[in-house]
Amino acid sequence: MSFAPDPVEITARARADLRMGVPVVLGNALVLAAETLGAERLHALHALEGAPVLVLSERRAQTLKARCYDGDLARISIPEGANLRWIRALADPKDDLSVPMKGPLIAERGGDVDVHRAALALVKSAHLLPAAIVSPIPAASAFAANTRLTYVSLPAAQEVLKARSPLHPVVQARLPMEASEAGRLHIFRPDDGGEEHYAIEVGRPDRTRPVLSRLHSACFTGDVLGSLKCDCGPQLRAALAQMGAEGEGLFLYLNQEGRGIGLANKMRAYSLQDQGFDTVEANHRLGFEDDERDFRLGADILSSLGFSAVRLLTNNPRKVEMMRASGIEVTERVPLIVGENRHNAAYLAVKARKSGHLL
Ligand SMILES: Nc1nc2c(ncn2[C@@H]2O[C@H](COP(=O)(O)OP(=O)(O)OP(=O)(O)O)[C@@H](O)[C@H]2O)c(=O)[nH]1
Ligand SMILES: [Zn+2]
Repeated sequence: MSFAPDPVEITARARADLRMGVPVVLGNALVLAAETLGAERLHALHALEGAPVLVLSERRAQTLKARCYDGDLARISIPEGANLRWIRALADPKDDLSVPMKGPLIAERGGDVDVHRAALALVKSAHLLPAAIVSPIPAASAFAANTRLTYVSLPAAQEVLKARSPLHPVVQARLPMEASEAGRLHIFRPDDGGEEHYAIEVGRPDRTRPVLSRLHSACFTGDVLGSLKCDCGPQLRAALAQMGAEGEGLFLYLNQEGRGIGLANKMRAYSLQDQGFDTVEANHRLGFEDDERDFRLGADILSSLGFSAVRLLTNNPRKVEMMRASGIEVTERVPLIVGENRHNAAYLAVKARKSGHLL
């Protein structure tokens, strides 16, 4: 038995470091998140011997019209003396329209890109802009020990980043709500230091029958603030009301804000929407896919609570597919069409046209 952190815990530390702007050593490279890089560490980076690159997702590279030789990512050479502004302008699309030409951008080609791919996945999993600075360093683990930086071996990071951390029930308690006085809130926590997720049980649904269920993704703006830009708040309340009226149901509140990109990135997407891009285009310009959520964790919570079949309240066929692929039977898709207004009509139309939502 050792007190030393295991690969999952070390990766969680690496994520926290990157969010603070502290570099980590990943395999044979020094890695920093472009979003949190500061001037002093950029200066130190230029003093290193290796040639640093900025790793961007294929989506971001396409927006910047940079060559994408590595399939899902592009490695852009960071010229000697490049300043923070140069790096941030490539990582963050906020000024793309006012400063459209950022080139010439020189993309590297050939060689091994495993460490670059893992670095990008790590930065993304920290809910930062998907842009990582990667600089090869000799004797990497000794360098990490000397500088007291977190060291993650490449195989360990790859393993952890593709796995899903199991969710454990932490606590449950009675929660009378407006929609139903027979409410019970269950908290689930992963092992990897990630977000907790919640299940709200209404009544005491029979585990042997399909349960009326909703997999709701967190939307601070819609659920809490009553934003009119989406339909989340009305969907949340309508789903709970239906469960209350039927006397039973299971409402899963998954902390996958902004379709899995986090609230800060969602606000960046909103700002791009103010520049005229739609919800899908905005995610792409930031370097994300339009939907980065993993609905398998909803299936995990359902199974953990003893449910194997649902009547799913959703307009999103992908959720139905993902439930089925995760071993949950979906006996019925129950439409949840509420909350359209003049601010979100175009957003809902784009989701129907581009993301396959059923209206
Ligand atoms: N990135 C991004 N996320 C958004 C935007 N508007 C809402 N969201 C997030 O989208 C998620 C809600 O997803 P929806 O697509 O509305 O609904 P759904 O959950 O896929 O499908 P339904 O079950 O039919 O509601 C929440 O996590 C919101 O925070 C946006 O413009 N950009
Ligand atoms: Zn919303």
